[in-house]
Amino acid sequence: MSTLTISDAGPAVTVTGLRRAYGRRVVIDALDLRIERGEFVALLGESGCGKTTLLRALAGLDPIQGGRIDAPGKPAVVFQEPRLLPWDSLWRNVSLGLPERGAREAAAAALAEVGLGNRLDDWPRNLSGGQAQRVALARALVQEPELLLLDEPFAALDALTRIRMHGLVKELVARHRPGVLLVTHDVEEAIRLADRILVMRDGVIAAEHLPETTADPQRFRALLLAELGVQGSAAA
Ligand SMILES: Nc1ncnc2c1ncn2[C@@H]1O[C@H](COP(=O)(O)OP(=O)(O)OP(=O)(O)O)[C@@H](O)[C@H]1O
Repeated sequence: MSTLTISDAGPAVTVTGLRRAYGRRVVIDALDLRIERGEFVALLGESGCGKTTLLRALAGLDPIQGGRIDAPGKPAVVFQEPRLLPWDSLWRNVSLGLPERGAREAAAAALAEVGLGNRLDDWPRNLSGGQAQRVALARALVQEPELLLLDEPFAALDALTRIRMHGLVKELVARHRPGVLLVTHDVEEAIRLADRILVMRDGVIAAEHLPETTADPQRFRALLLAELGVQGSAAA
C-alpha cells in the first residue's frame, strides 16, 4: 500500500518507540515524536524528566537502546553555553566543519543575520553572553539544518537580552524553516515561541498543546504549570 502525503517539506525528524537508558535506568521509553520542517516545538518537563537526554539522542550525540530516529540530515544544536573555541576568530568558529572554499563568505552571511556582520575577525573573549549565543546560532544556521535543536539556549541570559533573542530566533526560523525542538524550563518562552508545546513525563510525551488555539491564555498557563507539577497552579 502506498500513501501519498502532499507536504511542502516533510518531517525534520520522526522518532518511533525510542528507548534510552543509562545502564539499567530507563529514562525514555517507547517515545514517539514527529517534527515537521518549519515547525517550532517546545519541550517542557520537570527537572530530570529526560529532556536533555532526548535532545542529545536526536542530535546523535548518544547511543539509543531501542526504537528509531529518522531524520533527513544532520541536526544542528545550540546549547545553554555558546561553546565557542577561544583561539579561533568569530568567522572561523561559525564556519567550523564547512569546506574551506566559500567558508568565510558563508560565515559572514550567517553573522550578518544575527547582527554581528561587522565582527568577523573579532574573538570570542570580546563578546557579551548574548552576542556569544548569537554566534552559536549563526554556527548552527550556517549548516542549513533541517532540524535545529535548542537546549535552553536563553537560560543564562538576562531578561532583556532573552526577549531580544526570542525575536531574533523567531525571525531566523521563519526565514530558514528548519524544524525546531526547544528544550526550556520557561513556560512563557514556550508560549511565545512555539507552534506546539510538549510536556514530557515518565519517559514519554505526556501532553501536547497548540498555544495558537487556546482561547484563555491565563488558564492555559495554569494548565501547563499544573502539568509541570507546580503546586497550586491549577486553581489560578
Ligand atoms: N550521563 C548520565 N549518566 C547517568 N544518568 C544520567 C546521565 N545523564 C542524565 N542522567 C539521568 O537521566 C535523567 C534525565 O536527565 P536529563 O538531563 O535528560 O533531564 P532534564 O529533563 O533535561 O533535566 P533538567 O531540566 O534539570 O536539565 C536524570 O535522572 C539524570 O540523573
